[in-house]
Amino acid sequence: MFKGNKLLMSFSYAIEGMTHALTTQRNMRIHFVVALGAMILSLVLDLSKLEIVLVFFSIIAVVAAELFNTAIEAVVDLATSDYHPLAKIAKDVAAAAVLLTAVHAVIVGFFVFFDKLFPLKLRDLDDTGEMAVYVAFIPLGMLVLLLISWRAYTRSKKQG
Ligand SMILES: Nc1ncnc2c1ncn2[C@@H]1O[C@H](COP(=O)(O)OP(=O)(O)OP(=O)(O)O)[C@@H](O)[C@H]1O
Repeated sequence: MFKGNKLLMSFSYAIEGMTHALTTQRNMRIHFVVALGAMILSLVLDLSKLEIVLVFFSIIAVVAAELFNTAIEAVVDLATSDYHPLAKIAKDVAAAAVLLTAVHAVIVGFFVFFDKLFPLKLRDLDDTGEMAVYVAFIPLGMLVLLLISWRAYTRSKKQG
């Protein structure tokens, strides 16, 4: 197989994994909704370059931790359907990692958004200066979330 094809395939498997997690994990759906909200706020509020990076990094950390959690749950369920103390440890530790990233995201959200909301400091979207390039990443991020959500939605419809 061509190297390019292989790369494309691994990319498609990764999207498949993300779709699976979104279809089966309620928490992942909550993360996506919160992430979309945070991106909308990042677009309309007057965030700096560093603040946008912090918000995106927090979103990615939570989603990545939830993906690892889903993978660990699948491996544990594959290994045993019986109660096992090690299975409990594996699942509980993975859940703790997600919780930690979510707490981190809440702290970042508070530090970044609070003083832009009270008092309200809106972004000047007509500003075509240096910030425009960085702000363009926000709708791109929203588009990615929406595309994966649409894929998960059509997948779950198909499965009934
Ligand atoms: N095979 C098992 N042996 C021992 N404890 C388990 C086992 N499977 C699950 N548990 C316990 O039950 C909890 C919930 O497990 P479950 O597989 O339902 O995951 P979950 O956290 O509810 O994830 P989700 O609802 O996102 O699939 C685990 O955190 C763990 O404490």
